[in-house]
Amino acid sequence: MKVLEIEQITKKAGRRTLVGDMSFDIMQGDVCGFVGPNGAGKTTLIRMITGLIRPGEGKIRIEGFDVQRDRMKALGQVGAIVESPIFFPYMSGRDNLLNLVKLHPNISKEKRAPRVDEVLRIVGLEGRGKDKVKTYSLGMKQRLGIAQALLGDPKLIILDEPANGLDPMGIRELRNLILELNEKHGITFFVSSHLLDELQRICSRFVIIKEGRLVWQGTQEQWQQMAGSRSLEDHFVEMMTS
Ligand SMILES: Nc1ncnc2c1ncn2[C@@H]1O[C@H](COP(=O)(O)OP(=O)(O)OP(=O)(O)O)[C@@H](O)[C@H]1O
Repeated sequence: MKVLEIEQITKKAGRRTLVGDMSFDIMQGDVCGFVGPNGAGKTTLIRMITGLIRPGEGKIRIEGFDVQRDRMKALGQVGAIVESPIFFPYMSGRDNLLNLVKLHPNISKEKRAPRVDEVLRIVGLEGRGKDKVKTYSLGMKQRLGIAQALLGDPKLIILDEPANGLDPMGIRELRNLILELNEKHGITFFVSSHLLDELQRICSRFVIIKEGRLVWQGTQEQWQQMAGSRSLEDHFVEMMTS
């Protein structure tokens, strides 16, 4: 079952091609790493998937719904943290989520607070939900961001460089949370990052891009086979410089 379909997507800025004729699918249950050097077009593609900008050409489908034609249904299946999540620092994590849950029309008024408490529990913030966000560590803010992404019960979660700025403990917590959400809740992930070692620990698949073009996609095992005795990092650098 395809959760995300990227079909011949092109996006230009003036004459410059930011993303060119890109196609790939993400299947249900994948944790897919999205890698490419700085400026490769990762954020641009993610912004198109999450409906923040329009593709110039091509189609994006989420759970079969076209993001342009069936926007509400398509985006209703996705939770995303694209730029660092912004919460009101002087409000508690729980109150921030109680505000944000109102944006989900499919969650009735009576179900809002229980849903907020449920997602706080899932991300391990139940004990800190009533504290102001300004007292949270970056790792906790990131988990609150994932809690926000979970509110609408998404099939797919998209994270754009989620480990940025996190310390090793925060990275480990994030890793465990992604794996738990994938394994226990069946959520498919599409995660952009420059931390190949980290992605290697969690990803079943990879999509590799360079200068707006797809370079390679496949399973981690296939990549390992291709890389042979080289590390994925060495092989990645080779792909990017050849
Ligand atoms: N609106 C725009 N107009 C012109 N150029 C843009 C625009 N948005 C992005 N770019 C350029 O498109 C290229 C791709 O940017 P993008 O942020 O998608 O890359 P990225 O792969 O996410 O990079 P990074 O790993 O550094 O986050 C960059 O060279 C960027 O400067």
